[in-house]
Amino acid sequence: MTDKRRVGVMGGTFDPIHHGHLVAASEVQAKFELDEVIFVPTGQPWQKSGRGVSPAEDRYLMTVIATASNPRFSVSRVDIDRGGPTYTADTLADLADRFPDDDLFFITGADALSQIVSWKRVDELFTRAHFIGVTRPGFRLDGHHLPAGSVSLIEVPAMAISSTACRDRVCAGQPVWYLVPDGVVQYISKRGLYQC
Ligand SMILES: Nc1ncnc2c1ncn2[C@@H]1O[C@H](COP(=O)(O)OP(=O)(O)OP(=O)(O)O)[C@@H](O)[C@H]1O
Ligand SMILES: O=C(O)c1ccc[n+]([C@@H]2O[C@H](COP(=O)([O-])O)[C@@H](O)[C@H]2O)c1
Repeated sequence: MTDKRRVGVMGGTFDPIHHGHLVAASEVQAKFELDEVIFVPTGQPWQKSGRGVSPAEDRYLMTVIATASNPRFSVSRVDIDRGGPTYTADTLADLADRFPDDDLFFITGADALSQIVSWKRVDELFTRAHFIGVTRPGFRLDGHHLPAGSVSLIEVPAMAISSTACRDRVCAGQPVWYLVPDGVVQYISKRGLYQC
């Protein structure tokens, strides 16, 4: 009998993906001895509907570019291809169908973790994956509102980066070199993303 694979799931809008996402995923992969971390760009992030989100294909391609060099990182289109608003309960159900023998670990920053009770079908989430909350500068990491044993909290190297700040910098003509991977800088420029 083979051991179960341990698979991390890093969901995000990734508009654009930045080194905060990549460092968090890398740190969790190492600390939890994950065989793979699957990055899952959102289709329609319903809690971000107040602002325009870049096309899913651009966010998907930036995620592929950013993760391509890491043999343990991969990217899934499940949330994009499903269509409609993105609910993590659906993400985890689809991934469980695809990887029925694997243990899933869903990775979230402290800000997202604090909002989980507002997510669709919240009780289902903890039956499908173990949650891992990671530190993020400016946010308090707390799992007291979640079912006992359902979440682990870990400290990751502090990266005071957000996609919002990256978009604002591009719009203001400021560089995003070293905040996002080089290939993502070039993709943003090639596609003319985040111009005001
Ligand atoms: N700098 C960071 N450190 C740790 N976790 C992060 C960091 N940035 C984002 N995350 C986590 O990555 C996941 C996806 O985040 P998302 O794609 O919304 O990025 P964001 O920078 O928060 O975007 P935006 O500024 O557009 O809201 C969330 O769980 C979020 O908490
Ligand atoms: O399931 C939900 O209702 C839900 C609501 C908000 C966010 N999420 C998920 O949380 C992850 C981070 O989302 P975001 O919006 O911070 O990029 C991503 O995988 C989203 O699909 C999920």
